[in-house]
Amino acid sequence: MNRQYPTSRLRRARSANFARRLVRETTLNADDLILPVFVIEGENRTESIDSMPGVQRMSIDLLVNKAQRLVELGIPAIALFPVVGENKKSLSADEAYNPDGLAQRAVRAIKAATPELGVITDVALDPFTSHGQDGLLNEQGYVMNDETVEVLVKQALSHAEAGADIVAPSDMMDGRIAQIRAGLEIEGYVNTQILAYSAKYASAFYGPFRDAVGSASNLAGADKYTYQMDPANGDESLHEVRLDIDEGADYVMVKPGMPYLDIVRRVKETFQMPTFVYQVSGEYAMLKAAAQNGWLNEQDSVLEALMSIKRAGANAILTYYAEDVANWLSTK
Ligand SMILES: NCc1[nH]cc(CCC(=O)O)c1CC(=O)O
Ligand SMILES: [Mg+2]
Repeated sequence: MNRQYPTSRLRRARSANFARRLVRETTLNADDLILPVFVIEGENRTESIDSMPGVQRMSIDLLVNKAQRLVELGIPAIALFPVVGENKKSLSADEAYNPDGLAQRAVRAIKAATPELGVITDVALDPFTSHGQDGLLNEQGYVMNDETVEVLVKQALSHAEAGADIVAPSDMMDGRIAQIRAGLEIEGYVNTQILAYSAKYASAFYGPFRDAVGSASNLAGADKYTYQMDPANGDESLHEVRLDIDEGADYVMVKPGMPYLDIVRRVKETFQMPTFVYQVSGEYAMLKAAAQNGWLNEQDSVLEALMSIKRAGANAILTYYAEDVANWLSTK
């Protein structure tokens, strides 16, 4: 027998916990996490979401308490998604830029109570349109680009005025980053950051989110294929990201997460930009359902999924598991 067989033993570095820790290439910690939250009107109110067990819509006062806990856990930022009643929805989505709207009030309350927590707002019209699309429709039912962008700019400015640290356009209209950036500069919000949902795919994994914000019933089976990306496309994501960087985005995003890790890797390698990834509602629902059935170990599989997103190139991850993960990591 050849005494040098095998030439290399990669198992040596796996043979003890200390060695595994020394060679570990990727780490996950609370600094990587952003918690998306659903906000509702009222006081001391929560509502559960059938397709997202463990996630609750909550009123602003409860959200402020939650923000305090996130700061204690070391989570850097929160992403707000307002859920308003049908009476606030219209064809023109005017409620989107109401200076005293739900999102704007939530931003003010959180920044007043926990100024150190980064607040990210969603810039898109779907919570406020009666049809659930992210933009304004023409007579043929097509989402109009430039008319929508005008409203998005007003919405983003109302968020900045309320004190949002980061505005995050999730609408996929063309040219909106440039217009929002110009609006912010003109109004003097030179340090308001833009997180561009640059490569946002027309994904079936957004289903539970649409239940959470109530846009599923308004959409009534309609799709978003004329503005969100075709899941079949990869090169196109680089084109989308390049435009958003050129237009003034501070951070770019790939969404969803786990089915799109090839895109995350390509975007990171091509642009070396801060790249955020959204582990979306459907990814949460899959993991949660399997865990609730006893089919997956929840903590291990969630940590593995998030670690994989980071390994692919993510700098930060929006995840409904953020608070759980920070708790798990702090007791590990
Ligand atoms: N502007 C809409 C928006 N913003 C975030 C999500 C999905 C997030 C998730 O599934 O967790 C969606 C859904 C959609 O495009 O229909
Ligand atoms: Mg684009």
